[in-house]
Amino acid sequence: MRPYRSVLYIPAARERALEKARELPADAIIFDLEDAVAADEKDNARALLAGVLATADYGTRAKIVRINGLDTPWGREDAAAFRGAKVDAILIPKVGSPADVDAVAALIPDVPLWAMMETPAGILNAAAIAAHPRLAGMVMGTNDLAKELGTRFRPDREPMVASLGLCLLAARAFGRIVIDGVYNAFKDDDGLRAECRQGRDMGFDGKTVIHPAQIPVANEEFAPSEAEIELARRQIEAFDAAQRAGQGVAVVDGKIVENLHAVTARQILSRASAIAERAI
Ligand SMILES: CC(C)(COP(=O)(O)OP(=O)(O)OC[C@H]1O[C@@H](n2cnc3c(N)ncnc32)[C@H](O)[C@@H]1OP(=O)(O)O)[C@@H](O)C(=O)NCCC(=O)NCCSC(=O)C[C@H](O)C(=O)O
Ligand SMILES: [Mg+2]
Repeated sequence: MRPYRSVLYIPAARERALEKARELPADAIIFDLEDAVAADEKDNARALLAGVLATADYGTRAKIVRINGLDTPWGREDAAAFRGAKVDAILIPKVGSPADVDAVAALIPDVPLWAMMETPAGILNAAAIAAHPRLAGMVMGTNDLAKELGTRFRPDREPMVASLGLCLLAARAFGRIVIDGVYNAFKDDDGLRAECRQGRDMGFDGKTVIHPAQIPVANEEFAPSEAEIELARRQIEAFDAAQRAGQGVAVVDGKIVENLHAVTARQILSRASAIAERAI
């Protein structure tokens, strides 16, 4: 189980940021060739990134390259440049249907694919996209989605909740990783923390972030807390003891613990140990 608490976007044209990310505590990095790179920088950014990824060591951080769409002047060259690259995934922007995944899959046969969920059609087709056999992960693109829907920013994200929920359902139905969207106000830690908590409580695996200062908040909020770990241990102990006594239900802190709760508790402990290993 690999942690994806914090997934950092880096504009691929920013050499200093590419270098700095090697020391940052992000669980994963999205090397962005798409919206964070200006049109006249696209070719330079692609060449710079290909060189960096061939030589630089990003440790245990998952390496994900966001290419441009195949309907842009740069998408096919991006796909050709990263076909066979030693990266963990290729992220396809603005996926509207499984056909968009098919098109990239045909050009890149050997790397897991992830989908940006950020268009109304993509959200409506979320289950079919998640079901694609080459798909491993989904990332919410809440900026593009807000633009397409005409949604206003609200701290509670109420207008966005239906789209977030549909993608989460789709990802979980097919066992895919699913990461929440970015929080644009990168100096507002309290706002970020509130949004992380909302995404975590919904069930997202982590949050995409745009600035190094956002990483510790996402890491903290998407990790099981000490109290959750301690409760999980006690639930497993109580449930195992109940089973040994021939019973299917235990009670911990006045609440029932059945097999399904014990499964969740074991998942919490697995996540905690994956995070602990990641920190080494
Ligand atoms: C937002 C930024 C433009 C701010 O950059 P800057 O002014 O350089 O910030 P700082 O001076 O505070 O930077 C301090 C140091 O940190 C490094 N840095 C900054 N950002 C990053 C980063 N993303 N990764 C790694 N390192 C970073 C600086 O180089 C400084 O280092 P040092 O020299 O040692 O002091 C900038 O943060 C930025 O460009 N962020 C990424 C923006 C981005 O990727 N946007 C696209 C994705 S968001 C999106 O649209 C998702 C989706 O598609 C949707 O639709 O929602
Ligand atoms: Mg976008």
